[in-house]
Amino acid sequence: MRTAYRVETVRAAERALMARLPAGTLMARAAAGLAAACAELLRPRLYGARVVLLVGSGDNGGDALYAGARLARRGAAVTAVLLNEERAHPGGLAALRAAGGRAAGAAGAERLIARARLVVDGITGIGGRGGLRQDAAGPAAAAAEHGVPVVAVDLPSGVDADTGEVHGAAVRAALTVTFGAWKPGLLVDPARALAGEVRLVDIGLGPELPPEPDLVAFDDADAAALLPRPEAESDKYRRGVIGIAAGSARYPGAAVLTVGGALRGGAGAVRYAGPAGGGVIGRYPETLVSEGRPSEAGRVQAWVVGPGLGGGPEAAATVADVLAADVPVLVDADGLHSIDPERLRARSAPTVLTPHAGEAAALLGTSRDRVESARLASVSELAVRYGAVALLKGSTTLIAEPGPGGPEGRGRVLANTTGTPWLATAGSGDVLSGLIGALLAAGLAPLDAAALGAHLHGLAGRAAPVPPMASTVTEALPGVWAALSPRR
Ligand SMILES: NC(=O)C1=CN([C@@H]2O[C@H](COP(=O)(O)OP(=O)(O)OC[C@H]3O[C@@H](n4cnc5c(N)ncnc54)[C@H](O)[C@@H]3O)[C@@H](O)[C@H]2O)[C@@H](O)CC1
Ligand SMILES: [K+]
Repeated sequence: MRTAYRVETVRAAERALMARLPAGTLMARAAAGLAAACAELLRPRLYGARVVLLVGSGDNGGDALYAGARLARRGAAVTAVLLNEERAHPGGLAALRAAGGRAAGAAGAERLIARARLVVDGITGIGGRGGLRQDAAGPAAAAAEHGVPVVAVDLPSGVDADTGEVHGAAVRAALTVTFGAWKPGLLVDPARALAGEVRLVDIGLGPELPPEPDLVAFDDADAAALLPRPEAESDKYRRGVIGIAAGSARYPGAAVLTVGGALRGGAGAVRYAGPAGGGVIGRYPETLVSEGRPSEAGRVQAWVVGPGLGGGPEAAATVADVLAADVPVLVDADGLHSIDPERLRARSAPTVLTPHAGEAAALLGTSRDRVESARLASVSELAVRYGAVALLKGSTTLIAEPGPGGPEGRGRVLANTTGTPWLATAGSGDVLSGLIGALLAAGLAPLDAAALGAHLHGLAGRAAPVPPMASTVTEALPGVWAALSPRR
């Protein structure tokens, strides 16, 4: 599990740790980890390799300078571009010079960068505010222009560490070496996309960090631990019976895809209620289909409502009928057009909403751009306003629960990083809904079901033959499941 902490928490932990250690210890640890990562990138010829350090006026620049000194001692040709010559970290600068490195002003930065094999971004770390200032934006752009790989120190400069928002120019890194703990911004787009690969360097901060992180991302082991496993005495109800109200005369395929996601999500049985039963049976004869209202379909332990439902009063009536059931309900796609926050908050069983950015914007009464640029705030706001677990789809999917426990009285938030842009294909969201629905029916807590579903769906999107389509993503699920949890 990757656990991320906001800047104020990281700073408090650093203060507590620093108080027990000789001065400079943490920066030395950070610089050692950073230099090792740079040396690895420069393999097999570190000796003579031209490295440019972009050095801002804080400790982030200090990390870059001390790491540069280590690389210079091993024979690299290191030049520090000092963006603010008076305020560059004095100890770091002296160490670089003593190791044979050079320092230059910002004027010649582009020429140096054009000839470099590696640029180290030590402009700002957790002390950065807003996008890069103009003096820093130029050298950052030069690295991109000349195709020189950038290693970001702690964070790509210009991104917001706490939110992943990017307000202005920012560095695009191939690798980010972050210290002590992940920062939320490294898991949330648009910042995540600028961070490249992220490596965490242990500087001993762990024992000082609080038990509740601000943002969490599952690894495969976390997903594997949550996978439902049938017991010897399991029957279909113990494994979970899921009801699906999806599809319409106009969009029959959504019903088939949602049912497929549910079956491949391990449901004990799937009940389908709606007008597309014929197509569903044709593809998945194991489904129990009926044409009446969902409430007449028989006993289920969770519902999925919405994919391909179409609009209008009939769709709204179907959503209302499902929401009246006293079991967990996942609302997706067309189902999201007719939900009311008051009604959802009044439900006694949990609700899960799975919008993409456009649908989330409509639910929040804002613009799609605003949702995409402030994903963390948007997903938390959805969860709180609707009293539901909210899953905001995207290149990094975010999942938030309502209620106390997190920052500002909000609930826990999870980021899913297994996704791929290939999953942006028609019907892919229907498969995700069915999959999460099956996990809800199996009895997983809504936040876990949504996070596990997103994790599996992302892995399946990667495992499906390229180019994937919704049905091949569905068929990749068993392989993904088996890889996480070999059958007993
Ligand atoms: N506190 C600690 O114990 C440790 C801190 N470390 C490093 O120290 C960093 C934090 O250092 P600081 O608190 O000095 O802050 P930073 O170095 O992150 O940034 C602050 C400086 O950047 C300037 N700045 C702010 N926004 C800017 C912008 N948009 N464009 C250009 N310049 C801008 C400010 O004027 C200030 O001088 C961490 O990210 C990490 O790299 C590491 O050495 C590990 C230990
Ligand atoms: K940086």
